[in-house]
Amino acid sequence: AELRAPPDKIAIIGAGIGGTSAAYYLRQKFGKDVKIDLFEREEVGGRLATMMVQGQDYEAGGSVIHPLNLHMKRFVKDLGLSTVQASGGLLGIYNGESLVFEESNWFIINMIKLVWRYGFQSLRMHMWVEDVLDKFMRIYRYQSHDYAFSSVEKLLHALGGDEFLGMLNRTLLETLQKAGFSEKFLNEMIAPVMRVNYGQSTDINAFVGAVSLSCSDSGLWAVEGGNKLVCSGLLQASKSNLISGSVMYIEEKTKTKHTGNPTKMYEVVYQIGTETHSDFYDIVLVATPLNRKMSGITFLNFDPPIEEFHQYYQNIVTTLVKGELNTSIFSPRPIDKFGLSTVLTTDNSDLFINSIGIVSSVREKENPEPSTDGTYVWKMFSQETLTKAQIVKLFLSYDYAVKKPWLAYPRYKPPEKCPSIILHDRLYYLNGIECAASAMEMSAIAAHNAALLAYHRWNGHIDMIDQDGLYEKLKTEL
Ligand SMILES: Cc1cc2nc3c(=O)[nH]c(=O)nc-3n(C[C@H](O)[C@H](O)[C@H](O)COP(=O)(O)OP(=O)(O)OC[C@H]3O[C@@H](n4cnc5c(N)ncnc54)[C@H](O)[C@@H]3O)c2cc1C
Ligand SMILES: CC(C)=CCC/C(C)=C/CC/C(C)=C/CSC[C@H](N)C(=O)O
Repeated sequence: AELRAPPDKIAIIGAGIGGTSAAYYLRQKFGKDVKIDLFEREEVGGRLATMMVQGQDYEAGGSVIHPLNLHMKRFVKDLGLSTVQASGGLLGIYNGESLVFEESNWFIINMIKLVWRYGFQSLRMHMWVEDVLDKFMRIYRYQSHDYAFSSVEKLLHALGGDEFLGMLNRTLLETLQKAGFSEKFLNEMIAPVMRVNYGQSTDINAFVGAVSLSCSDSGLWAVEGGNKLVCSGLLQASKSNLISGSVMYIEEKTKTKHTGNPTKMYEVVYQIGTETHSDFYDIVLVATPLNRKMSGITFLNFDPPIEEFHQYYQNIVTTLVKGELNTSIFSPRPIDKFGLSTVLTTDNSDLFINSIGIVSSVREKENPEPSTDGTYVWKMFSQETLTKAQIVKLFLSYDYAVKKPWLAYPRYKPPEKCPSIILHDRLYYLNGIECAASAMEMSAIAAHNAALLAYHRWNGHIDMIDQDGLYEKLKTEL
């Protein structure tokens, strides 16, 4: 198909994994001559960030990556980064009174324990997640053939039809109840996984529930040196221009270009320190949540006006403590026989944390070495900032604590109606995909999709957008 001259300038707002991967894909599609400006008001990486504890860095936000997250895998390979193993150690589940489940070092013992308490539900749960992931993986084939989708709903529908899209409208709880899972299994096994990953209950939508449960698969990994290295790497590889400023307004205006033609462009007004600046762009991608004005961006004079984004984001606090855990809270066993490195909690535990686990620094290839003095670095997730009294209750002794509050991910409340991807003619929004599920890979998928969408719409290739029957069409193609 014939190509129009590429755009002169593209703006991306937000240098998290969404914005930086968008820069990477836009460069691949539009070529070397387009100027790409990437605006970031805080740190490159966004919700991928580390915190330092006694001279070592630990992941404070997005930390684990699934072995089937192919975009993240590809970035790491293309950027020449290394990976570290991100899971390991024994897990326990605490219900406020006792540990209702404790993993053992022996695979066979775990199997017997699981079957004894829950029958074959654990196996059936893995099969359900595998089925969702199988369909989810179709996105890679569609994107490798350059197909794009104009809405999150159309993207999900292309993966597995009405049934797959319908997962956004049903809670995980009702989906698994209908599939015959017991209350006991849902309370003791499924709910704690939702609490550690999304700080929410099993009332979240079934798709994000499956994404969350996939974190129990083996082979989770992270980037050596910190996951945020992917963002700085993509920024550099895309040869984009980082503008360390805060975008305040976006407005459509008519500009006379160097060709002499009046052209509709977007004016992006931003602040660096106390100074206000502005620039004009052919295409703008917003790669930060717009929910409840979280990003402070105002869309000026759009007709019709840009929609409002109402969904709340969940408060989650990450706390890292170097200290000796007071294991007696969880188990009457002597401290040297405790053996667990992660404790998840059920929804009815009165504990003030969602989870607690030993973490390795971003430089450690394997699990932490056994400690000689009983102290480890522990990561806790909680809804509220932990008080000193609460930390003292959890630890026999500690000598370091750091905290980071997040507006972490959407508060899921099915039925979900996802925000639009196309906000205006050449104005695109990536983070609507978080209403289905928030994860690094989801932002990378949204970024690839938005880059393809912007490219096809720019060139009038409408046959590459929202194609029906893609799965059948591409089944036989390499
Ligand atoms: C505690 C926690 C744990 C998590 N764990 C995992 C995990 O283990 N695995 C996983 O896959 N995912 C995890 N996630 C989710 C994952 O981190 C996010 O889905 C992903 O990082 C979102 O990336 P993003 O680029 O879309 O958004 P963000 O990372 O939020 O990037 C948006 C960027 O835009 C910037 N910005 C906002 N407004 C403006 C403005 N007006 N002007 C300029 N810049 C602006 C922000 O400063 C930010 O840097 C976790 C998230 C949290 C909070
Ligand atoms: C998108 C697909 C198919 C899989 C992604 C699975 C994944 C890695 C989801 C992330 C879920 C999430 C938000 C986890 C937060 S907590 C992570 C970890 N348990 C920790 O302790 O930091």
